[in-house]
Amino acid sequence: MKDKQRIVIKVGTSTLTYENGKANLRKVEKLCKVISDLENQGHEMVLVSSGALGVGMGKLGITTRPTETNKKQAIAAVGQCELMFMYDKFFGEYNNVVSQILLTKYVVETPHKEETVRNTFMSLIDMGIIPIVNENDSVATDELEGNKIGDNDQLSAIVAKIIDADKLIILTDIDGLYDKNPATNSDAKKINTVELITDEIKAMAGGRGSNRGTGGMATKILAAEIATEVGIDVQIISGENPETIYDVFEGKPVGTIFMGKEKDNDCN
Ligand SMILES: Nc1ncnc2c1ncn2[C@@H]1O[C@H](COP(=O)(O)OP(=O)(O)O)[C@@H](O)[C@H]1O
Ligand SMILES: N[C@@H](CCC(=O)OP(=O)(O)O)C(=O)O
Repeated sequence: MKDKQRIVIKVGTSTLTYENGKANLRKVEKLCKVISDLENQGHEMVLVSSGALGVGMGKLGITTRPTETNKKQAIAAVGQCELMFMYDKFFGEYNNVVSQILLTKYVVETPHKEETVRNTFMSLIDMGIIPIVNENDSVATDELEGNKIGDNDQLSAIVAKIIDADKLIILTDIDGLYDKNPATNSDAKKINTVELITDEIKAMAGGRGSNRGTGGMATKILAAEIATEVGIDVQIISGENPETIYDVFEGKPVGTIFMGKEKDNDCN
């Protein structure tokens, strides 16, 4: 394992909020402390954070997730400010500077767009600033409309690919991929390692586990497919205790590890 690693961490709404939709400040603070500590160790950390809609609902006292996309967009616009306010405050307490990058999947539409975004990321990383990414919900509606494309799981894999990350860690409300959805199957068994994402693996994934999450395991497997294809390992772990991220750095077999394919060194 390299001494200095470039790591993308994706955290879902289910980890960042309580069931009543309010921000879980204890968890957010712990997450910021762990990421700051790893940045201080010399690693290059990037955070992809969901939660704009969830935190916005909490802030506005809205308890039922609206069905209209434009309403969800408006609430997410409120929540995104709140989310960045929290991150700025908590990372600031550990002397780390953060930045906000709002993207859509269309960032990889042309090599020019991709390069522009890569340059922004690399300048921030070189300056020791932690980029915090979310889908730009005001312009991209795929995620809020609940489609399986355009969600933050896949966006995190796209980011990992663009910046040539060493690893993508996905934090969620369950400790990895099970052979069936544990929310509805009490006999579901955890899969520790996935060497190849087959149709059988894809069939294991069900939808979201709470009314706060979006894509469930299905979008996490699609994300793993994007990243492993270009040689990036993906590890899905529980966000319950953000210190589990240290276990990943120590090479411990926590969660489910999706092995990145061998990088193709053929320049032809
Ligand atoms: N095969 C599976 N293994 C594990 N979790 C699964 C599986 N199928 C569906 N899920 C559900 O996926 C949920 C996590 O996804 P999601 O609710 O979208 O969370 P997040 O907000 O972290 O993205 C879990 O709570 C679980 O109920
Ligand atoms: N981009 C939106 C939706 C993200 C979302 O709910 O996704 P996730 O919690 O990762 O399943 C937001 O920040 O609320």
